[in-house]
Amino acid sequence: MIHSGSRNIGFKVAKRYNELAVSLRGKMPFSVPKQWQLAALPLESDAGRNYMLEMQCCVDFALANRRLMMDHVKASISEVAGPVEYSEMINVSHNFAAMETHFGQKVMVHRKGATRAFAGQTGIIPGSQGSASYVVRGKGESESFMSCSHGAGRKMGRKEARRKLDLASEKRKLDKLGIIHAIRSRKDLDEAPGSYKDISKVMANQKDLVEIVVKLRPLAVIKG
Ligand SMILES: Nc1nc2c(ncn2[C@@H]2O[C@H](COP(=O)(O)O)[C@@H](O)[C@H]2O)c(=O)[nH]1
Ligand SMILES: [Mn+2]
Repeated sequence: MIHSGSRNIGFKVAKRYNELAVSLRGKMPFSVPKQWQLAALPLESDAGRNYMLEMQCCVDFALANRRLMMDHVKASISEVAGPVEYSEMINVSHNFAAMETHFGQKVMVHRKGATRAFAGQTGIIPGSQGSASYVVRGKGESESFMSCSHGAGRKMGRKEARRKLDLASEKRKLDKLGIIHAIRSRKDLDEAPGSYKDISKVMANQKDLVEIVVKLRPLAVIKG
């Protein structure tokens, strides 16, 4: 499983257009109460069109990176194990917006920390370095706009994790499970198992959204 996004450029694009939308509040053909924090741009404006194009570039860039990393991993596996046959790559993105039809209407769906779970769609829900990850099949639940969680989700922020988690016990947890891990110093604690929610509870809470196809157990983790 390879987990990598657009390496911050997607965030920068979203931030830039969100700031633009906030600055244009009140000058738009629609109004959203300020406290909802949902500034928007008309899709038929230059800014709206450019946002969608730039966001798609970031999504494509992230996928190209994952494909490249996957090719390197496959080449390394083949070097050791000889020829290996692989099934189709499962690609999952999150933090993106897309035009979709829900409840009979065309709407723009923004998935942040969430991903698509259309009926029959294969997806991946990662846990953490020390817990299971899941290959899933979407159930297309309309109430969730056909979405599921993108992962276990954070129990605490990165800085908080570096401050609060105990380095020795986080390492011990992984060592005990026999997982080759990537936690060396306090700065790595931001992605230690203790900073994420319990994936088994998260999966139990979204039984109506996805069905589990395969439960994956971590053996080794490499952090870039
Ligand atoms: N299997 C692993 N899952 C991981 C790891 N680090 C994080 N995660 C999970 O992914 C989601 C999303 O992460 P994000 O960085 O895109 O927000 C997160 O909620 C965790 O559940 C890992 O090393 N291995
Ligand atoms: Mn991610």
